[in-house]
Amino acid sequence: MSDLPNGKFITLEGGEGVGKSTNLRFITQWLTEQGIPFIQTREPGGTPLAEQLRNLLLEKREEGVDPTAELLMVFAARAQHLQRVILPALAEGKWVICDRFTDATYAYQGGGRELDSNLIAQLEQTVQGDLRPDQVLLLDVDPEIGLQRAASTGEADRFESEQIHFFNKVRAAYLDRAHSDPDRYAVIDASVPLEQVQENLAVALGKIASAL
Ligand SMILES: Nc1ncnc2c1ncn2[C@@H]1O[C@H](COP(=O)(O)OP(=O)(O)OP(=O)(O)O)[C@@H](O)[C@H]1O
Ligand SMILES: Cc1cn([C@H]2C[C@H](O)[C@@H](COP(=O)(O)O)O2)c(=O)[nH]c1=O
Repeated sequence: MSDLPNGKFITLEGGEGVGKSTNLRFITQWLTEQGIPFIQTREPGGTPLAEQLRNLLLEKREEGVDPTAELLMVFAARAQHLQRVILPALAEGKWVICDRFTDATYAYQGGGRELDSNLIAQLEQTVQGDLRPDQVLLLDVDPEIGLQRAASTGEADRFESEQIHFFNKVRAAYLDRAHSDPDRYAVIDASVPLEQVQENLAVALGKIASAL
């Protein structure tokens, strides 16, 4: 966790089409209304180099991508993003709202690709030291519903083109992590109408803000 005075590291997680982009707009509006200084960023990405790595990761390619190569690319992007963007913002006392972080690695590369979670934990410690999100907002919905929603927003990328079995494993890995540390994870049911999702998000954000 960040042990900085006011900066909070908040991540938004979930499978495909859970509504991250839609709800990020709600979260940033909420923070603006509360007068809380923040930055919004995303993974993979968040710096020019990390965005290039994101494009490489999301592009469909004929040769396929070795899961360990995928894992290392995700952490290469993360190292750059942390040093250039996340840590400086936290040091300035800002809230960092990050669209995905290392929970996505445990879910996609650990759950989906079935890579050893000890290897992920080693890379996490090497790249992040003791930094972990203060709060993870996990949007949860059955992947059947999420994929239908995602299909309405454009062409499928390399991850979105996986089979349903992959996304069921991703969801299970996210929920396992959330259940193992309930104070740090807020699981938000994203199957309900948007207004209800956002009411629940506002409650979770209010709790974080009141803990300052
Ligand atoms: N609770 C909800 N109920 C019904 N539709 C929703 C809900 N939340 C989001 N949607 C719709 O689902 C679609 C996908 O949402 P959104 O783009 O926010 O998902 P996402 O998880 O951010 O996906 P991506 O990362 O690909 O942008 C959009 O059309 C959005 O309006
Ligand atoms: C951080 C991170 C991301 N991914 C995957 C998960 C998604 O399919 C894409 C990012 O696209 P989105 O716009 O956020 O949906 O990248 C991953 O596999 N591992 C990670 O650590």
